[in-house]
Amino acid sequence: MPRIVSARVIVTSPGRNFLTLKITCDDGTTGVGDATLNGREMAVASYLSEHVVPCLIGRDPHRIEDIWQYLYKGAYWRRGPVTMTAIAAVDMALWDIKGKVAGLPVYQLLGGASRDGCMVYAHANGTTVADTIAVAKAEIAKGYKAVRLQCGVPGLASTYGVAKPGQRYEPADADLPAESRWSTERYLRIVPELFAAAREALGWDVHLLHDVHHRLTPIEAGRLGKDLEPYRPFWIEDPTPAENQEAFRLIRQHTTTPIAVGEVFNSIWDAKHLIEHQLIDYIRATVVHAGGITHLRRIAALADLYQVRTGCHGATDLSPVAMAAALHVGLSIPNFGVQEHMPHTAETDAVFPHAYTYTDGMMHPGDAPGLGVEIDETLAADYPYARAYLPVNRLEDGTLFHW
Ligand SMILES: O=C(O)[C@@H](O)[C@H](O)[C@H](O)CO
Ligand SMILES: [Mg+2]
Repeated sequence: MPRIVSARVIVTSPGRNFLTLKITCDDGTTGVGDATLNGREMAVASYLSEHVVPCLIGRDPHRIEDIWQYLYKGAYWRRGPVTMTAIAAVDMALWDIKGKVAGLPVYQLLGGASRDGCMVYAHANGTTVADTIAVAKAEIAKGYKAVRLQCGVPGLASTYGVAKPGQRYEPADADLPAESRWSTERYLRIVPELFAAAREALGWDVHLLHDVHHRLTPIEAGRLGKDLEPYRPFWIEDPTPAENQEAFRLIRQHTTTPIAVGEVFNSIWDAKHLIEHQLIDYIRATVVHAGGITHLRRIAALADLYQVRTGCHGATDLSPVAMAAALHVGLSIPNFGVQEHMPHTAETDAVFPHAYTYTDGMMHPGDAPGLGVEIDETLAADYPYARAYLPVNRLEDGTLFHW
């Protein structure tokens, strides 16, 4: 029986901060798990090293479910992003170890491939409608079958999802939170214009997505969904904050535009009401923030009962370790929908060599045993941690709002 002999938290910042848990067994087998919680990284680092690692030493790494339950129920204080990200990192590393011991890629342990690959969506953003469409065209030329459209809002200095000219979009870029301003009225005018122009320029053979980023009230979201219906969006994401899950019923009463929610969810309990009442179409809960492969599969299984499909978060604040884990889950479950794909920088890809591949709008986790991703610790050490925050958002009168 193999035993866990060590577990270490590795912090590296090849362009942005990533936290990786590396578990080693007495036979030398290692496994990696992503523990990145954008803007709150060191809280997870401390939770893992101070409170989780001591409980792992000496355990049998094959008992994935038992260790999951031990860390979840055993803490007494359940759920929350810090706890569930720490559990996710352990869970991913244990699946990686199990795959390596079995000599199989993790998706084979999860039941095998249910499809040829995972459809992924690209990001297209620009200051103007025309700029955004030009980027979307370039992404479609790379083979993407689905593209998320975000454009600048006239009258606002900066907009969620839109890069500064000439830069990559990376919202966590300040050593204190940057502040942006928001106007719902201006926003609700530009998005239907963006989608009308996009259908005109891009045609109907591409899926078009949009992220509202929690910024509308339910009735405003109903209006946006209705205004976009003629352009058949694949989804609108996070149309309203999801603490009050019943709020989505009002949106549903007004629009048939599909809804995706859940990148900030940590557990099945955050998604249960939305799924059981069929208030959403896609669940965005993510392997790294929702308890790992073990728990994400549970959420997907619940969702499948209600014809809700997955559309997992996959921004660059998830490391290549989480991307690999997401692809193993996505390839194997029956109700996969789409996977977000924001390619990492070359520096990040070099620190995390990986087996997953992108071809023609689809990704595949590869057939290396385990997750198929490693961390180059020597290279990782060249990129020290630097505190970085996500922005905060205020209304034009200064009221603190949802970012
Ligand atoms: O759907 C997305 O990719 C975004 O909502 C990002 O996850 C968010 O900006 C935090 O990185
Ligand atoms: Mg989002």
